[in-house]
Amino acid sequence: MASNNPVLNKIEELKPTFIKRLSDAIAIPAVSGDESLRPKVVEKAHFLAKQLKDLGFHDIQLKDLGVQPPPVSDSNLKLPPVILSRYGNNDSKNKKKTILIYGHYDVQPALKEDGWDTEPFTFYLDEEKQIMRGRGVTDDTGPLLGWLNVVQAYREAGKELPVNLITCFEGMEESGSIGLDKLIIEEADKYFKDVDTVCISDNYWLGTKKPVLTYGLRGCNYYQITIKGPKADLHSGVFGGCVAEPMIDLVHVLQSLVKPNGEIQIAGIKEMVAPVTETENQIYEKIDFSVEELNQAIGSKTSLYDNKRDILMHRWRYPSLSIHGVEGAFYGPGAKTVIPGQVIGKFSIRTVPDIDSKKLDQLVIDHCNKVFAELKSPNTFKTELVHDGNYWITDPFNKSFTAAARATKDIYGVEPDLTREGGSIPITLTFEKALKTNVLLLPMGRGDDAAHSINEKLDVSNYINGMKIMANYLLYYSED
Ligand SMILES: C[C@H](N)C(=O)N[C@@H](Cc1c[nH]cn1)C(=O)O
Ligand SMILES: [Zn+2]
Ligand SMILES: [Zn+2]
Repeated sequence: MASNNPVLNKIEELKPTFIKRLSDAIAIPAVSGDESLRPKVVEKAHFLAKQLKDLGFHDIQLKDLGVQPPPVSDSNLKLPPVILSRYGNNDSKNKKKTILIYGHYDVQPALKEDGWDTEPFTFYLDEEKQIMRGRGVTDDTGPLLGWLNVVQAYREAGKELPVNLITCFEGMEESGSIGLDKLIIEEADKYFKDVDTVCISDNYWLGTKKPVLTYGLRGCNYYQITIKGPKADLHSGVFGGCVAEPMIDLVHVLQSLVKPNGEIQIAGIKEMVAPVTETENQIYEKIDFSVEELNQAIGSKTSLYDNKRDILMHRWRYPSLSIHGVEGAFYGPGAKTVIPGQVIGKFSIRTVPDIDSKKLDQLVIDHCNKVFAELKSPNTFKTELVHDGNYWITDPFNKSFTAAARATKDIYGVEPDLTREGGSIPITLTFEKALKTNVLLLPMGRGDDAAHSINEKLDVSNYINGMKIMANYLLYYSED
């Protein structure tokens, strides 16, 4: 009886050890998008490999993915390794199912001056509120370590793990999972040959109270526009008015992409979006979510929609275009009178069924070239794809989802909502296709965890209960 699973008590007992493990991992600033921090990403891979070894995982391999392809400043920059390892083995007497656990150990950039209350790479535990803070606690270091902790709990409870595990932990997810597709395809009939299913814990509940299981993701195509003019930044008093300013060109192109109401202005994208079906129309009402919960999570009342249905549809099943930032532009405090000589504007499009990724790239590049040509600017202009990752959608009633729903009900006492996710995990579809299996998304954190934002957090209760769900999920999946 899994609700009496002694491993659950062991998880409670080992809470201080599990919090310490997370604290140690958070201290390594493994920011994949910052080339200067690449050694730290590699350091975190070694940290995890050691933890895996100490916990009895074997056949641990740090897979080299070679050099990072352009656009990149350092053309010799090596990609961080993918960590493959096994727990348990299939011999003739021991025919257990095998679950591949995917997670990522890299994190988004974070600086204290972005507005964090504490140093982002110094783990902070709010003892009173029982909330842990630090870059990566919820995305995705906490959930990734959850699996290691569960193995430790099984071992220390004297219980055999009911399944075999294979880990695939990458260090480039926040930068488009570059290089991982190829590795998965290569290893499909080798390291991954016995995999029965894939489980990913790398997204969040929709709100703050109700657990969810996730059966869909949006994709993400990330672009950059580079505009070059003067060979260095200039004094705007001396040169303003007589030079073509890259930043002015960029603002024109960026504003042409999307309206303030979120409507994408690039011709041809809307037409690729799958129409809403009657079955789909009915799912939104049943989901436990409110406009107030959205406002709470964003910390303001600036939602574009005032009802649950529209919010969910625009988060899950419609594309969105976000403008992320401008490299080379002045952004510090004060009033610097400068004309930036070169600027790089960054934006991405979250993709949904049935957007064709390659067709989208062409539409984006054609649109940007056309708008820039209309400016008749003497500056140089280039739009390029930085990375892409496909959307994904699956059947939420297969064996893996059923096992996870049972495990969730054991711990939280309610059936989880079945949700889609507005974010992206680029590798999900590759696992499904290359390993010819299904993928379950089993989120640990809450919708207000502030992943990618300041003061990223994970409630201690979500960390602990998330591991209890994992522990029972392994058991239920093994029984089926
Ligand atoms: C949902 C997941 N935890 C996540 O944050 N994914 C990132 C992946 C990504 C895609 N391009 C860059 N990063 C996301 O959705 O932004
Ligand atoms: Zn992320
Ligand atoms: Zn993530």
